[in-house]
Amino acid sequence: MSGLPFIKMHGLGNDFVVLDARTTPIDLSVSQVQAMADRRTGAGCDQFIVMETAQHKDADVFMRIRNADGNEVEACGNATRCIARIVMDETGKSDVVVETVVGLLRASAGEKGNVCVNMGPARLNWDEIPTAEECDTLNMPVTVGPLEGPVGVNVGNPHAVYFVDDCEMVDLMAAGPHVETHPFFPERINVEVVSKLDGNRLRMRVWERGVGITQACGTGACATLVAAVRRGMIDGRKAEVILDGGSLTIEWLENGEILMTGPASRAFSGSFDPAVYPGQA
Ligand SMILES: N[C@H](CCC[C@H](N)C(=O)O)C(=O)O
Repeated sequence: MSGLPFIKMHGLGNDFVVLDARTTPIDLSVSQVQAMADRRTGAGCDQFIVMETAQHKDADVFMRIRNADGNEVEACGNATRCIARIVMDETGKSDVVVETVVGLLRASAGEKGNVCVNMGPARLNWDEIPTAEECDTLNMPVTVGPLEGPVGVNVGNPHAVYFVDDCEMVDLMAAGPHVETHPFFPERINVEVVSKLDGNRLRMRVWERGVGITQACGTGACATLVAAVRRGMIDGRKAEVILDGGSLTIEWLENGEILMTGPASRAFSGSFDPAVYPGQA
């Protein structure tokens, strides 16, 4: 297999290697994805995204998502905006549909190059997060260091949202992996630490399942907003979520669906030969 072309993209610094498998199938092993995602041996990325031909008649493209650890996951908000941007640029359409393993995500072109994605419904029951046993997802029994009583939200992927006085002071590198792999979360979990700023502004930092600390997390911002509304921490159902890499506008609609608006940025193009990496497909 000769060089595989890819595009580097990012959403507020949460970065992606994007491959296009709509004409030629691409099958990469876990170790090949890990090597490509590694910032020393490969192009480096948080998630590895493969565009495939849509399976659903109403979708423009299928988006397959793999974390830097090589495992496939259900959702990636920042990448959804990036893939929507690619299809919008290809087709000239301002409204596109991105298909994922957990359903159809509708995206529309916003102002100043932003993209608005309907991320679908927030799932709040213990068995939808999922947790290992029944619990109140508004205050889950998982304490790690100074972090306690997170709110559980599933946005296609699982999130544990901890509210703290000052999220800048949390040693996320120390606590993150212990929450991610806690036995209470059978599918592991993404971890957010959140502080309320003035007005409807929330500051959030994230430890991502299968990756570690990232600059931004779209699904994490969605989970943060839903958790803040459920905890009565903001007025109404819309807020600005401020991440290390910038801010996203999130709104939790009365019908349960979540709108996420933010940028989708191209970085550079390149190519790589998977054959040079271990664990041939
Ligand atoms: N960065 C992504 C989240 C990836 C979540 C992934 N780490 C998982 O295992 O669910 C986002 O913008 O939503």
